[in-house]
Amino acid sequence: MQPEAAEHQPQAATEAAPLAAEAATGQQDASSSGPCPTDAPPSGVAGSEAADKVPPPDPNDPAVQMRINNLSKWATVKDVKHLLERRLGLTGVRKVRKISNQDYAFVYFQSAQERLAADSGINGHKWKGSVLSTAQAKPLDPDRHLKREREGGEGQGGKRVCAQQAGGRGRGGSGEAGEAGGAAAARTAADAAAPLHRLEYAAQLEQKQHFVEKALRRLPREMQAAAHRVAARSDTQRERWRMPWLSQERLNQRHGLPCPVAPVLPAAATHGYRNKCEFTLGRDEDGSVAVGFTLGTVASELARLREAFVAPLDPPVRLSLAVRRGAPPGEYKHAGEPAEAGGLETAEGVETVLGREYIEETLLGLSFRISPDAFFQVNTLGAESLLTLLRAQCSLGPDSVLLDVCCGTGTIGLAMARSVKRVIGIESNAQAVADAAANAARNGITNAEFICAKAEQATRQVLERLTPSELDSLVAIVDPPRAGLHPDVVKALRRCAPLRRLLFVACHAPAFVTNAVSFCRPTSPSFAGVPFELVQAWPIDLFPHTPHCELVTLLERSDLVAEREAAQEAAQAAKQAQAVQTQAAEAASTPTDAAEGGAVSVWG
Ligand SMILES: C[S@@+](CC[C@H](N)C(=O)[O-])C[C@H]1O[C@@H](n2cnc3c(N)ncnc32)[C@H](O)[C@@H]1O
Repeated sequence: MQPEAAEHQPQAATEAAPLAAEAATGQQDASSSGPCPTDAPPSGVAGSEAADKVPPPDPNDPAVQMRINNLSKWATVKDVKHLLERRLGLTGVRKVRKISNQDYAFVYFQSAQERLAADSGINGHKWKGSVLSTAQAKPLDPDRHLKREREGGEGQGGKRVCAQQAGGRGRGGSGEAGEAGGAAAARTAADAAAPLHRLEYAAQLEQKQHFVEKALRRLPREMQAAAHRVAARSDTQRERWRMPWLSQERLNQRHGLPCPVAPVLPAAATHGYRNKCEFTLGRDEDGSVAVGFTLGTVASELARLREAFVAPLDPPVRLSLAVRRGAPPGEYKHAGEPAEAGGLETAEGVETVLGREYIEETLLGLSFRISPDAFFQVNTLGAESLLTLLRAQCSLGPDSVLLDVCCGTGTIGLAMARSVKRVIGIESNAQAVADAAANAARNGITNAEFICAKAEQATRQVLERLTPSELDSLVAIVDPPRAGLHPDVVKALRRCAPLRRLLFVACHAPAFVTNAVSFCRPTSPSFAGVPFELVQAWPIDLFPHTPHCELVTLLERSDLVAEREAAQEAAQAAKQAQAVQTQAAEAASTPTDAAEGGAVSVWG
């Protein structure tokens, strides 16, 4: 709800998604699908600056078009393409149309699905100092567009249309166009909040695997590009960038991937998994106060929310309301379960308007309190899978010191606290830090401390204060927001020589790759310390029906990997030598046919 909190989760699709089951049944507000057409894409698309070889998409088909707002006026088509494909990892970008000196661009996608998936990646992303937003590009021929809607009705099959144009937001719409518009808008809202909901779950997982692997394949390429930039300097530099783990031979063996990637871990629950929803409040076309997500069949709980405290309010234009529910994992029944707490974000901050000031969740037997503004994984069962994986891969022992960077309410550190000597969490959100301390206390954990500070300011100092023996048993887990780690955090962790293993939890694989390049590039004055290598990656699906996928990776110092590989090779060689010796010994002790008195040859 605060700008910072907004960064933490995949936005638009997930934050707007009302417990995926609702999304799939269309119980959502057209407002969540983004603003209505404001501009038509310039005509003559085929001759645009970024023309490529594929035939241009039909400029009248709004399902594949998007307008991106708040771009830098000076950004070029190439810049925008780079942003979409490289930084945001979007697929299916067919064409970008950007007129210089304007702060918007039109993008054409290969398919409606890729266009819908792009919404969540772009909305809220900060680029060159501005927060980007998307809008539906207005079709070139509105009459024709409306006619198609009227004629199409349900048969439009997922094509994205603007509800307002089609006769209201599905509530007040009248006449033929209004009814068709209502159905279309409900479809549109579901598609916007959970763009993959039309796909079988297995196909969703396949898509996520592909997305993660595509992002990871960028790592060797980016390393190569960086190597080229420095290679010009000297032979020594070139030599330093020759990294065995990224050799062509190894990459070929792994189909271009920098490390083994496990199959995406499926979600334990694919419907009704969200524990938090945010709604936009405002006025509808009649001037009445309206809460989002009321389009289509109104969930009774949400209708009550509106009656109880939204209607008496006088929202200026947009307010945001978040409702959260805590539920014991495994006991999610259906998407309409009552919310436990609701917070309304106003100019003065978050005001509790429903239930308690915080909700409670249980993770792996530990109880957590979560304040309205604190981050918590929206999928509680998924969070348990994530913690289980981290626990298994951390190699912690009773002497370990665990550094939990971007710790939120302390979930990761506290889940490991009983297996280690000490947990230190760093988190910038004061409410989350207060929750983390309270969570330690409510679970009787006394070896965890939480520091309220920006990680880029605190990490180095925290590391410098550790004793040599603490440093020797240090393990770090970083779980930054969508944009990734601040470069100063990467540098501080790299510089800390005793830190040899690091687990990285990323909710946006492309941002992780940018950080990984900084962890893995050769030592230099700016990037001190032995480089890390990527050892293994585990994608986890925490957000069914959306294109988002959590990614956990293990990074280890290259000398540690080399030591392990040398040890493995030595063990292998010893095993082979042993096998040869055993064979020789067996051969020596086996009596020959002659010695046995001669065997009868079957050949006579
Ligand atoms: C993806 S969440 C992870 C939270 C926690 N590890 C969990 O699993 O619940 C990222 C967290 O980073 C925090 N954060 C964002 N920017 C930060 C910064 N510069 N320094 C420290 N923490 C930050 C956010 O407030 C948020 O709690």
